[in-house]
Amino acid sequence: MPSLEEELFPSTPGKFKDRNRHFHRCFASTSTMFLWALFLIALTASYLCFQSFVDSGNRYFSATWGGHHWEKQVRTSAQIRRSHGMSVLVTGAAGFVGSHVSLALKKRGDGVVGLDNFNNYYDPSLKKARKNLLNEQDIFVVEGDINDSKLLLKLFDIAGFTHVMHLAAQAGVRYAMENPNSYVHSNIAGLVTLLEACKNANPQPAIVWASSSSVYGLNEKVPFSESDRTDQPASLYAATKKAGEEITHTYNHIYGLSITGLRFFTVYGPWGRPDMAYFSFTRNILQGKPITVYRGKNRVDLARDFTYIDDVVKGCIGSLDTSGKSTGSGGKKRGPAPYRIFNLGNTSPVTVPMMVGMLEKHLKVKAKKNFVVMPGNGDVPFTHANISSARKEFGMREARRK
Ligand SMILES: O=C(O)[C@H]1O[C@H](OP(=O)(O)OP(=O)(O)OC[C@H]2O[C@@H](n3ccc(=O)[nH]c3=O)[C@H](O)[C@@H]2O)[C@H](O)[C@@H](O)[C@@H]1O
Repeated sequence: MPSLEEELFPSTPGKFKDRNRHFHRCFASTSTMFLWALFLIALTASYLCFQSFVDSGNRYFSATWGGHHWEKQVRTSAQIRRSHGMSVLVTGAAGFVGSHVSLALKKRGDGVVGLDNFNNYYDPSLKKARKNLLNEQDIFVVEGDINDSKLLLKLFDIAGFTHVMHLAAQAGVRYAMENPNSYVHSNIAGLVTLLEACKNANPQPAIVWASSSSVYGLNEKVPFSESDRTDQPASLYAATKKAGEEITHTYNHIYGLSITGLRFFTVYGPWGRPDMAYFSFTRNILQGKPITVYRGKNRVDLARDFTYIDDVVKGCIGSLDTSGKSTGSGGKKRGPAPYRIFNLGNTSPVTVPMMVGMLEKHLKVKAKKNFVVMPGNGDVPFTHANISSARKEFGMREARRK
């Protein structure tokens, strides 16, 4: 059998005619192959385009909402099942705090509809697992983004929420250096889109939302009180949360929306966020990998007012219960409405090495610690909450040691 080379480049002149025929056939099959290749490339390109559209859609706008069945699920989930109960839209419901608050509200008979974009800041399968927990308790979680104004309009139309517990946010202090725009997208643009929907709703809901202890930034006066200065943020994350406080104030002032901002202090507990230190340290310790422990200037240990999730849930629900009403409707203010800010902390800071010590004790494994000077990546040396306002307003408890 002649080789391909022989076929293409025949050694005897007598085969030239043949060669042309072969060449022709060969050209025909090459051009077919070329066309097939082009087709496949086009197919792959359109698949990739579609995938990236789906991905960005999943991240920002989900097209999966709408329809009769979907509306029925929203309506049923929003139904209040106790007297004087509330109907709450919980944004970030598949998140750490959001899932706990949703379950607590549902348990006491309030109507709850969740909203979450299931983005991939950390493993979305954890968010899906939290969503399944909520589904088991008949809480419907809408897959969508707070920047999707049409979706919000639809949700308010169907459910007429009395309250919004706004916990959807781009969290994490240090990640802001990697992906600054995600903070603007969720914590600023998303917040404004949500507030627009709330202000236009009739009746307007009362809003409780998650600010952060990070707004105290480089403040050195301890413990941190709500009246302390918050104009020296140390990270873009903190700056977007501080911006959120100013933005919500504007909506309260112009449109009569009842607003409560909660400054959470490093919340921990079951179903927590894998990006947080207690979680990633645990994983590394169990896998025998080293952990990096930051230190301040002069080898001073960093400290956080770590706050247990149940206390934060109580603070969220206490805030919803005492929020007072928004006074406006359909975008018009009818009178002044409450504007409040509370610290939700433990009032008992723990140093990071102490936290590591507790993990070692409970895991019964010694951590491989690398101490490094705190990089200038948005961290602050310590946090310490004064929660007397929250205690007075809704009985927030102090110094819970776990
Ligand atoms: O209270 C808050 O406002 C913030 O609390 C946490 O932020 P952070 O306190 O930085 O929590 P972690 O990331 O869990 O860090 C806890 C401590 O461990 C330290 N750390 C973190 C990571 C690491 O590799 N090594 C290390 O020593 C940090 O410097 C910090 O002192 C949350 O991640 C923020 O979303 C939240 O808003």
